[in-house]
Amino acid sequence: MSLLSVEDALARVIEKARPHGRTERLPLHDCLGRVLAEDITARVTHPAFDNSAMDGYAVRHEDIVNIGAQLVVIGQSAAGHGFQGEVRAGETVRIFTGAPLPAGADTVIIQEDTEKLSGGKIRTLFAPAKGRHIRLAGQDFVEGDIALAAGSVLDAGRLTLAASTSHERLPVFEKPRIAIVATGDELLPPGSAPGADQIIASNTYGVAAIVRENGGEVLDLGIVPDDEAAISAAVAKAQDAGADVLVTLGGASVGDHDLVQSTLLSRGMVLDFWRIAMRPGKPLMVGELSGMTVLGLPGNPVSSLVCALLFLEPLTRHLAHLPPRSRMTTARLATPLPANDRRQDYVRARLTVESDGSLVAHPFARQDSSMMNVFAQSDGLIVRVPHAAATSSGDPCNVLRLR
Ligand SMILES: Nc1nc2c(c(=O)[nH]1)N[C@H]1C(S)=C(S)[C@@H](COP(=O)(O)OP(=O)(O)OC[C@H]3O[C@@H](n4cnc5c(N)ncnc54)[C@H](O)[C@@H]3O)O[C@H]1N2
Ligand code: MOO
Repeated sequence: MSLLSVEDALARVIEKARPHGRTERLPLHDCLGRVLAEDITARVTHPAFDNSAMDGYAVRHEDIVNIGAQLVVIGQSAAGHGFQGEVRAGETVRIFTGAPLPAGADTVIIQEDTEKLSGGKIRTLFAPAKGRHIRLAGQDFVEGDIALAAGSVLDAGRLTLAASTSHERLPVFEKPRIAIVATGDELLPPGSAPGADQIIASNTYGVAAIVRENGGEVLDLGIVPDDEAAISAAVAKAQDAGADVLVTLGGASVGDHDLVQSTLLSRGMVLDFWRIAMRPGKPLMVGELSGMTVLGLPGNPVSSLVCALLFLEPLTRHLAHLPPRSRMTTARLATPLPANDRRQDYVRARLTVESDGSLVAHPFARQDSSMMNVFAQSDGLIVRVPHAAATSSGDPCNVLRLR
């Protein structure tokens, strides 16, 4: 049987999943990492008035062309407290950064370039060019300008701009809702004391982290036993909550207790594919149930995390209207690797940095997909295409960065 390749599988997942159009208006503090759903138009002009970029004196340029000019200080203009009069020949106004430029003045001379004289006068020690240290009204943006376009991902700079255009809330896309359910009679939540044939369910936490890192909202449906009715009830909960994606963990393989797929099919899921040419993660299952994408991840923790990185991360970003993220880089192998079989291999590895900045990948000797400790120590996954030839140490390799 020829298995679907990772690339083809991902293309199918993305192609079928349509990003929702739900939007919400959120306070600025809650908008970090979110995607603008509409263009944002400036509600004010910035700067709203000509003002000084420095602490100094507002002058008429024609008065200070000659170094050593003497001017009478007739008042001051501070930020929030402008000077009401006008600067006339031989006069100046003490001015501070951000303060409105008084009428009549066209230049600011910084205070370090002046000397205070008695009798409320100053003398200039330098002759700045006309217009120096003045920020002109509207030089940043003008009321009515499109300040941010729909589709912009909101980061520090864009949030600051949005605030300065006087928007207190922004229209953003809602986060896609990703429901996660762990299946297995052997599973107990972290904090429990497992009996002889029980284990701690861990996958949910890593998979949820990948969802959250990529702009999704997690709906944790907990643990359900290997029982059709229980699995069916969890699926119904995901549907009732309006989940965009249902992620099932475990029960994806061929064992007698692997009931996830049959239960979903009996609820009307249309199966797209099951099993792909990758290791770990071969039993990956993808389908659709009434507009909800179903991603059935294998139970082995490393398999579920690798599948989540390869499929759930791009899917979540797609549904969140976020641009794709590339984790790929190149390195040189620290140790030889044998020829690969027909499954694309994701080899857990530590990464070190050489003095020239290049990366060296050190594959772990043990690659069992149940070993979370090895995965947690890994900085990357060496990606080996199907049927890759044996490689020697020093050979280049492609690496999917984990951190
Ligand atoms: N005859 C075959 N057996 C298996 C095949 C196969 O092709 N033929 N595939 C193997 C591969 S590869 C994988 S991966 C696993 C995946 O199987 P399932 O998705 O059915 O996973 P389970 O059997 O439910 O669990 C596997 C393993 O992981 C533990 N587990 C399950 N859920 C969690 C959880 N939430 N947190 C932590 N650990 C979990 C579970 O106890 C098992 O040890 O199948 C192979 N078998
Ligand atoms: O494909 Mo499984 O995920 O090797 O353990």
